[in-house]
Amino acid sequence: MTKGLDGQVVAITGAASGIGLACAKACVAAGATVALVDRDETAVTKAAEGMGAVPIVTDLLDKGSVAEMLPQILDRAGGLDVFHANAGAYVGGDILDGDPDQWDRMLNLNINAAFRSIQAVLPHMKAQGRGDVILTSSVAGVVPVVWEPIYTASKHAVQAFTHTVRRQVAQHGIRVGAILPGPVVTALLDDWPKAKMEEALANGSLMQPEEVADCVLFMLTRPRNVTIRDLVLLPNAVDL
Ligand SMILES: NC(=O)c1ccc[n+]([C@@H]2O[C@H](COP(=O)([O-])OP(=O)(O)OC[C@H]3O[C@@H](n4cnc5c(N)ncnc54)[C@H](O)[C@@H]3O)[C@@H](O)[C@H]2O)c1
Ligand SMILES: OC[C@@H](O)[C@@H](O)[C@@H](O)CO
Repeated sequence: MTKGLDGQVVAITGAASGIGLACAKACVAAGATVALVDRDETAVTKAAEGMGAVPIVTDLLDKGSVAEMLPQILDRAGGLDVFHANAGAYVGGDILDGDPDQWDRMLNLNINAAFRSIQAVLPHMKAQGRGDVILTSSVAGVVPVVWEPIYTASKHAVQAFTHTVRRQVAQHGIRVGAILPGPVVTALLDDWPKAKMEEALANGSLMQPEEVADCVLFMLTRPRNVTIRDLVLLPNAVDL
């Protein structure tokens, strides 16, 4: 029986944990060869071993490391059809209490590193006349979430990039789309404001990473003439 991603090579950043890890498992189950890209060498090696995937140790905040990412994927996974720019960090809270240096680190990862890593893989996709780029955005990319202004700004930037770059590269057979989840149970929410977490746990407004992975699989398995540009998924109970 053929599976949805048979014969395809998928690389996912931030794949040692949370949403990236769930997407990696889903892609392996769908028949893909998967490269797990992460800076956490121990975690990415263990995760890759567990699912028969290829670990690629990359620090997305290090230009030299990003430059080595594509050659390693091509060499060790045998190609690249899908690049999922998923790695990201979270800083919430009141602007008056914020630490601008912490914002800089998050903005560099959520925005600059995502853009840089995607630019690094596009020439390969252009040359083969086909490819898929998925960005993990957030509902905060389309809703101004008042308890997380800087994170919201970072994901609005991701949305702007998705919509513009999609139109630049569609002519090369490359699809670009964003997945925009609401709250998902991962390590990232350790940094959520405490009151928000207590409220979410009380009213059940959290999703599982596997529910996000299902949606990414849906995006990747549409006919080639169809792009899911934005897919927003929310727990029913979240008030956003
Ligand atoms: N958890 C949520 O509620 C939620 C909701 C919407 C969107 N998102 C987005 O989903 C994405 C993944 O988040 P998650 O919730 O799975 O978080 P997570 O903390 O579980 O996973 C993040 C992964 O990124 C890796 N990473 C961090 N910095 C890196 C770097 N410099 N280079 C390479 N890898 C690095 C970490 O090692 C980790 O494996 C992020 O872009 C986040 O903004 C999360
Ligand atoms: O806080 C609401 C959402 O922005 C949040 O759960 C999620 O986007 C964090 O990544």
